[in-house]
Amino acid sequence: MPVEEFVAGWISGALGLVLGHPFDTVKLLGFFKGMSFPIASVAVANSVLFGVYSNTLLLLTATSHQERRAQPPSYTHIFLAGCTGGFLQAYCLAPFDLIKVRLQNQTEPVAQPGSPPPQYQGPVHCAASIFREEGYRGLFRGAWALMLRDTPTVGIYFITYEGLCRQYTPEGQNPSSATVLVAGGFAGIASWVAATPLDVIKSRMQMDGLRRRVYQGVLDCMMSSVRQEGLGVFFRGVTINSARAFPVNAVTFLSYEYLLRWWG
Ligand SMILES: CN(C)C(=N)NCCC[C@H](N)C(=O)O
Repeated sequence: MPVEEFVAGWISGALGLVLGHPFDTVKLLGFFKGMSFPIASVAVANSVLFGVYSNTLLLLTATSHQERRAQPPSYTHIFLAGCTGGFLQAYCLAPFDLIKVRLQNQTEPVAQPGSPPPQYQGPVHCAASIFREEGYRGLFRGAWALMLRDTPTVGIYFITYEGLCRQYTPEGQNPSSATVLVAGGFAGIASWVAATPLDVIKSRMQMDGLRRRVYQGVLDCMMSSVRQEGLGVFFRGVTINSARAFPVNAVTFLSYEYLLRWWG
């Protein structure tokens, strides 16, 4: 199994993450101190995403990354490989994403003199507390919603990227840097617009159970959110998600493509 796509995915995910960090921090008006935890989680998830995508395409079409410009895979294969990458990345990401959401929603990041300490003192403390209070399965709270969010939308991500690259690149050639940046940016936007409804539900499921369980499952969470807040609830955060998605994914795809070209 070729591993360079996993390594390129890790590095490009880390670079994209550095750009996206300020957006992530303001998204929930919470705090997400330090970069080590997000680098460890988002970059690993990106490595799984790109590595699994490329290796699934290799299985489906018997073409390596280098051969794919001369023998482009069909959009059906791209979509299936993207969905596979999205599904497995969601599984690996689930506990890390849960910790991120719990920390972001915590409004008191550091103990003030005289006030009680925050519930979670950092990522490791948060993981240990969830494990203690909610068990192993607690670490996967919201994982179904995360998988439902990521499986189709990562398919959309790669289809948009490939479609735009093919549109603006002469046949058989590698796309230019400008094309990769624009195609990567729009791939990020398209996938995040599609992902936002389930992103809202996922975050609610992840916060559920903190004091008491409110939702019976993903569907119940969707129905009661719509009942209480209307359909607009599904578009909450879509603007900031898209504003973050363009630079993050432009840089992610540019560094991924160039690392693989550089390694031959
Ligand atoms: C849930 N969605 C939209 C995705 N997983 N999209 C593909 C990768 C996105 C990239 N790592 C980012 O953080 O923007």
